[in-house]
Amino acid sequence: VIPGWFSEISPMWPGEAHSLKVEKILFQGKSEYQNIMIFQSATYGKVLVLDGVIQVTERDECAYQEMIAHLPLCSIPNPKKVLVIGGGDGGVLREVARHSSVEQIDICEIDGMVVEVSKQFFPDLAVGYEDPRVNLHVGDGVAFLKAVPEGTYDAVIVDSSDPIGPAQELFEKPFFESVAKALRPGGVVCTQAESIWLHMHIIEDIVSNCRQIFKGSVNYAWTTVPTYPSGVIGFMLCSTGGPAVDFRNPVNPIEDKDNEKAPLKFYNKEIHSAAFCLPSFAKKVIDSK
Ligand SMILES: NCCCCCc1nc2ccccc2[nH]1
Repeated sequence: VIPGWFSEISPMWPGEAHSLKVEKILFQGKSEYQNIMIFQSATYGKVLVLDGVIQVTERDECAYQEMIAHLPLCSIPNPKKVLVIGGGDGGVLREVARHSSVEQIDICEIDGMVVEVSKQFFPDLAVGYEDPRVNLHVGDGVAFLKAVPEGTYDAVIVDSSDPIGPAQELFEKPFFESVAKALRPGGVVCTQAESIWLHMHIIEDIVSNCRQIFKGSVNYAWTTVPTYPSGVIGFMLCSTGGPAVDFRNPVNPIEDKDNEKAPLKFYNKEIHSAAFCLPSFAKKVIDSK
């Protein structure tokens, strides 16, 4: 361990560890579910760490939050009811709220302490909770979805941490089946889907499950997030049967009027389409499942 530096060491990415220079530790605690640490980094702003894994940094969160929210919501004509599973920091809510067609935003986050520390230390993310359309449920997303009436949502966003820890079940087949049931025909889901450099086997299993469960389209997209392992992270974009969804051609562009508050820093329609272009080693696996 180098004094003054945080290294993200994990069995999920053996033999490598991204490091950030630490200026000051701002919070350390243990919730019912995980260890929570927040530090002021020298060059990436404040950083949220759960069980030793970097979740959010102020400098690059825009890439992840904007992509996980706008890839699904810009792909369907008129999203009204949206469900976020995870996302306790509030950043995804801030992005979903840009869509004026949205009338209801439900969020189910398992760890109430994550919500509290985000409101205290990440006001620019937790601002998402201030939108009157937001309903916060603190609890297990698996149980929440089981209780949702069939066909309730236009979009579900699964903003989870990694499959080791509280989010493990959010990567398994039964959960994807419950998401499909909760979506209306032509509804869409977007999930955090790890790195093509590190987790091709996890991605292979997720794609295989999604192709069995979602009768519309199943696509993998990816983007650059410098502080996530390997510097990239991906998303599964799936649609249920019914009205076709072409994720590669956004039908519902973010309007400038939606950006009056704070302009988008990362997402645009070219980046949207480009996100679905994959290197051959990934394409071979994903297109063959
Ligand atoms: N190793 C990649 C981790 C990606 C983490 C994404 C993420 N980080 C979160 C923090 C709090 C709540 C939901 C979150 N979703």
